[in-house]
Amino acid sequence: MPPNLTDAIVTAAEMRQIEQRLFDAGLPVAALMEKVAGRIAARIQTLYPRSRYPRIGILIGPGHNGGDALVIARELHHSGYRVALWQATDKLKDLPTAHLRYADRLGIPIHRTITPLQASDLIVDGLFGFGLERAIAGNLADSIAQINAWQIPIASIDLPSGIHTDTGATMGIAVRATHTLCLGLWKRTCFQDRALAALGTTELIDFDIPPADIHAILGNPPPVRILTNTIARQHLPIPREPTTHKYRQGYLLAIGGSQRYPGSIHLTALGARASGVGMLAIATPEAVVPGLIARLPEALALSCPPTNTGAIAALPNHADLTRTTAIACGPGITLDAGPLLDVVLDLPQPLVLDADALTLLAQRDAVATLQQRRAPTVLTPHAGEFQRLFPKLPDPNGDRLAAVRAAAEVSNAIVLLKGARTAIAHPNGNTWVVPISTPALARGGSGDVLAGLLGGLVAQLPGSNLHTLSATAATWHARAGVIAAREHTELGVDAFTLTQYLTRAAMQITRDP
Ligand SMILES: NC(=O)C1=CN([C@@H]2O[C@H](COP(=O)(O)OP(=O)(O)OC[C@H]3O[C@@H](n4cnc5c(N)ncnc54)[C@H](O)[C@@H]3O)[C@@H](O)[C@H]2O)[C@@H](O)CC1
Ligand SMILES: [K+]
Repeated sequence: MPPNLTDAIVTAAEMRQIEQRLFDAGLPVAALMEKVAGRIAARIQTLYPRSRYPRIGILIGPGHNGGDALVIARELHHSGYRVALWQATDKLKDLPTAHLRYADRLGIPIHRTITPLQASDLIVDGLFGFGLERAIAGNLADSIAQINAWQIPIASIDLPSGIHTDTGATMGIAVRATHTLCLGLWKRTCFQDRALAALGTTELIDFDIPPADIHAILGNPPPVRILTNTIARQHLPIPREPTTHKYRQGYLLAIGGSQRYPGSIHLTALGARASGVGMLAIATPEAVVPGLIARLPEALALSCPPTNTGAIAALPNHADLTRTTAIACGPGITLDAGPLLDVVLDLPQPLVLDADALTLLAQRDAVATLQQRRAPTVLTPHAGEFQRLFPKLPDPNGDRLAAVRAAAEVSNAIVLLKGARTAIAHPNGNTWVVPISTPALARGGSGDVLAGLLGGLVAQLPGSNLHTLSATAATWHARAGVIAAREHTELGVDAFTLTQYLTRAAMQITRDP
């Protein structure tokens, strides 16, 4: 499949429509099931070789997820695995009914209680796929609880049974998979934070959907997509023009810090430094300047008059911002910097707002304020900041993709909702999802680094697609976290350490497929 289609993320309804086009065009449903399940069976044999996983327990649901499972059961049986089935319900659709009859004929044991499957080396979960339509209850729910308690590896077909295909919600109870083999196109749930624990490792099993059918339903390019390395690479400001000079490589003004939080702006500045930005000016209270310059001798300090609490009272009178190509504002400014935010919102440059700037923005009518801005704005909230900014929108801890898209739409800003799967929405609905992260980044200061990195990137490429640049910065930051965690464990990635891995992460983005 062309790369931009393995990046597409679909809802259950979209997947149904895409598949319906294939059936309408003449592909028999049974043929597709055979093909898809054959690919899953092959993958299971690679992931779980018979020598180490001789006994496979397979959970059979009433629909085509169960049908897939039965084809897999047959193929694994023929390959020499010892297969046992649990038929979860009486009423099966036609295809699974036929496959079940044939499994019986082959002598594959079909159980109506779950207990015999406890003697399995692997469970294959074919209870429900994208057809789950209500909460799982009763005996079925009890059985899933039991299976989850067994501590046997579980491979889920399409998605873990019990997880909502779009929102990531647990519908009563859900199978806790070790490995999810998502079929055809990525389902939204694979990028919803609340589903991650149930999904385990995720992997896409391609089944050759013609691109035209995907485009017909999703449009081209699809509106919700994974940000891949290939796209990120195109949005790094390298290679540079051989004859460039510092003012052609962007001029970032980073505004942050206070007497109470002097360190945050250091981290933002180090993030900006790693972006390669040509010129970096830092506006911070005068008391913070000496320490900052000791760490970043290349930075231009705009020493700001302080409020009586040590926050930035105003930008210095002499500050000449005409060469500035982007602004990042927020880390450590405290809630005493309200008047500063008013000034910043009026500036004509692209603006990244983070941390306290977001909380300050939430204290006024955030949506109305953002809509008045003439230059583009990127907001980088975590879930708490998001809720403060957009109290009337969907919960950012729930269906995050819906929440972030709604926020971008109402505010006319690019909204980057941080999380295990950071999502970045454009007001037009287009949304990037960053498919990687590490819990190592759940740590004070790592957001300050992102604000600087993103600001520095935007400053260098002011004419380029701000939405994709924002997602590129988020990917870059996440990759640095992943590399750092590999070397220092998840405990060793303090925000300063993180900044020391940004350059390696950039190298990885330029090099990896
Ligand atoms: N559409 C297709 O032709 C293809 C689908 N495939 C598989 O088919 C799956 C979708 O198949 P289906 O649409 O049959 O849906 P499912 O297999 O997800 O299950 C739907 C069935 O479950 C019942 N059900 C829903 N919620 C329930 C609940 N809470 N408790 C008890 N029963 C409940 C429904 O009444 C229906 O009978 C995909 O996830 C994938 O695994 C693949 O074979 C590829 C081709
Ligand atoms: K499943």
